[in-house]
Amino acid sequence: MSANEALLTLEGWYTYHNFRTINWEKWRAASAEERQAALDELNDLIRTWEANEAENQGSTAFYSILGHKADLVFMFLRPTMQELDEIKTAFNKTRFASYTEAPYSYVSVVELSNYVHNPGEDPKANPHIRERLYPILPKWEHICFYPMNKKRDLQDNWYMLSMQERQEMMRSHGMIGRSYAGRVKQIIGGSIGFDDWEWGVTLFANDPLEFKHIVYEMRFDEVSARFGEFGNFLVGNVLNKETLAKKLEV
Ligand code: VOV
Repeated sequence: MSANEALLTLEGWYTYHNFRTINWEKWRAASAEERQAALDELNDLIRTWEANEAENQGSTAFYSILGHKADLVFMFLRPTMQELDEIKTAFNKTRFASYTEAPYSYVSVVELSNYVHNPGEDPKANPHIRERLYPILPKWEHICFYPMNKKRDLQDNWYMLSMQERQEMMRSHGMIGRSYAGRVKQIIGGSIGFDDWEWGVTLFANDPLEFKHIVYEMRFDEVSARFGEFGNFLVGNVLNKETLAKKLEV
């Protein structure tokens, strides 16, 4: 092992995953007019998110979450933390928010770890890199989110490895990832200093089995097998204004 060399990271848009559970008892008890007013207000907010995305000033997607951990996730990418804070506050002020609880959230910034950069090139001038730092969320059928760390045990401490060792492992990771091109889209949010884990991993796929396959395959790869530590996994199905309204019918 050699002295550690901190890696140059590239950062793009800030990221906020707002997970919500719906208080169905309260929602059902509300009058039809109140529910409609709550939905209209939520749709107004969704239209502002759509306008933001159309102007390429950020991106938003929302999904219905399976299991008991949440019912919905609203995922936002924005240029600044101020905008994420405004979005959070605007959402919390809506009538709809008062029928929900927030069991979980995650804050990070889209990150490229630049293990595979071209020396001499300004990475932010490269359109392929810009596309990955400022991505438009694909709205594929399914989302999978989980936070993760790289281990810091005495025997297996990622941060004590040499740059070359880390580079080799990340190359192998990237090769596996690339074999899922067009089937899995990943957004890696760096969250050191922002949230409780080091990264938030968001995956999109049209077939949910792709999540099971890629995560399983990566478990055999050294960087995940030796160093990966994982938090809760959340999985969901895409929503739009119409399917969200349908989900909220009582
Ligand atoms: C479509 C799948 C896919 C692809 C193509 C892909 C490629 C790449 C490349 C080329 C690179 C390195 C350079 C960069 O671009 O940052 C990374 C980086 C990273 N990845 Fe990845 N990854 C994928 C997918 C993918 C998955 C499924 C996971 C979760 C791991 C698992 O076991 O569950 C993951 C994690 C990460 C992380 C935490 C980092 C940052 C590590 C660090 O130490 O800095 N990733 N990843």
